[in-house]
Amino acid sequence: MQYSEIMVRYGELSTKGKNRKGFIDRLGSNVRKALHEYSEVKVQANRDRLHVSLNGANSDAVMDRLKMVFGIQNFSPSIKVDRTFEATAETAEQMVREQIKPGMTFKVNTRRSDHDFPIDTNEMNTRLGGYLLEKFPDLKVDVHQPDLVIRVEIRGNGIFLTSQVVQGAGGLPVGTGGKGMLMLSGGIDSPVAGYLGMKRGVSMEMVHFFSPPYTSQQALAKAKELTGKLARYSGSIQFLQVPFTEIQETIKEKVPEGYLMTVQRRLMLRLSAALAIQRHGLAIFNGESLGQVASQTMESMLAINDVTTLPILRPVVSLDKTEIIKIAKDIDTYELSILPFEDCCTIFAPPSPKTKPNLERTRTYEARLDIDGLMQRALDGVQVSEIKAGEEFLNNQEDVFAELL
Ligand SMILES: Nc1ncnc2c1ncn2[C@@H]1O[C@H](COP(=O)(O)OP(=O)(O)OP(=O)(O)O)[C@@H](O)[C@H]1O
Repeated sequence: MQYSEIMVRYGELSTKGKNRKGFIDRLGSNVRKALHEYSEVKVQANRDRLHVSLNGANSDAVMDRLKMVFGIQNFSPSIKVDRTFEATAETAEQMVREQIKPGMTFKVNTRRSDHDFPIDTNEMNTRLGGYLLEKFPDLKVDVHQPDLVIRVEIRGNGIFLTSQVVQGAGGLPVGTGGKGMLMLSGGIDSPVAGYLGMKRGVSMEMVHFFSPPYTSQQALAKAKELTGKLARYSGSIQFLQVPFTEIQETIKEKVPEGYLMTVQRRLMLRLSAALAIQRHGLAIFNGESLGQVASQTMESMLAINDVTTLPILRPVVSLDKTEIIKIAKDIDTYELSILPFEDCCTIFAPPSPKTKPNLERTRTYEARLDIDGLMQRALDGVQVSEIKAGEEFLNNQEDVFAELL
């Protein structure tokens, strides 16, 4: 069917009291961003619903984009008809014809926002229901659990008909929760953590540590490509690449092996916190899940968190690996994450890191380093780029393959 608009229903937004207007305006602008390629599409964010007028744009393509916008509970593709019973009946008949199956039950559900329209809600339900029963003798009415609901909305500018409700991404509009810095590795967990943070309205910037020549250009490209995947949920994302080679080499030289990883993580966190403060971020997000690997014990978190008072949020902290993988597959980051390019942490990982590092000892070992100098040089080398939704960075398959050999 050629739909005329997509009617979007808000989720949690409706409970936001005084902030509601700000949330709705933000959702409107996020939807416009997500649909920017469709210049014919018009978006109107009202108090109770958001309307996307298609003006001829392909409804399936537009709906695919809408599915990725947080703050939308569900939406329905609708057809606008003239404000007459005949026009409504004709389109409803066509809708049923396209979907009817043997033994199907249905009901008509009318909403009338224009009270001047001569047919009221009940009358429209019964008249249209009767008309459809006449046209399709196999059809039965079930008002409680119908297989098909024909929704009729009578508005001042036309009558809108819809029979589908498509699930949205839920959550809150990106940008309503302030800015967060996501520590993004090339692994499975941190992109999922980023997705979950964005789902709660956080506008996320990526912080990625890389250590050339120990880590390759492909490893960096992989982190950027993961960012492109996440940017589909927000339009675009700032990617901050932080040179980490000097820090890792220095730590390896000066810190006992059991504490390499803890001190390394403290430096990562110090740098992420410094960047958050520079760029007005309110919190740091990472992909740690309790008990998963050596660095992810509570003792380890205690020894690492010590370097900042900024909140450190861990959206996947209590998820099992299988649960994290399921989300990674759903958001299409999994296949990229499992490409085996070395991360800077794996390369400098000692064979047996302390799973329960001691805080005082950690501080003592770290004091052997020129923290200020190392931090300053790393911060001076930070490169910021804006990554757009779906942007790709890994070279063609042959190059990727050659490097893996
Ligand atoms: N190179 C990196 N750049 C930025 N952040 C990193 C990097 N390496 C690790 N991190 C952060 O530290 C967290 C823990 O890393 P670790 O390698 O211990 O765990 P992981 O479970 O393998 O996580 P992931 O799957 O996200 O790599 C990561 O989730 C990420 O937030």
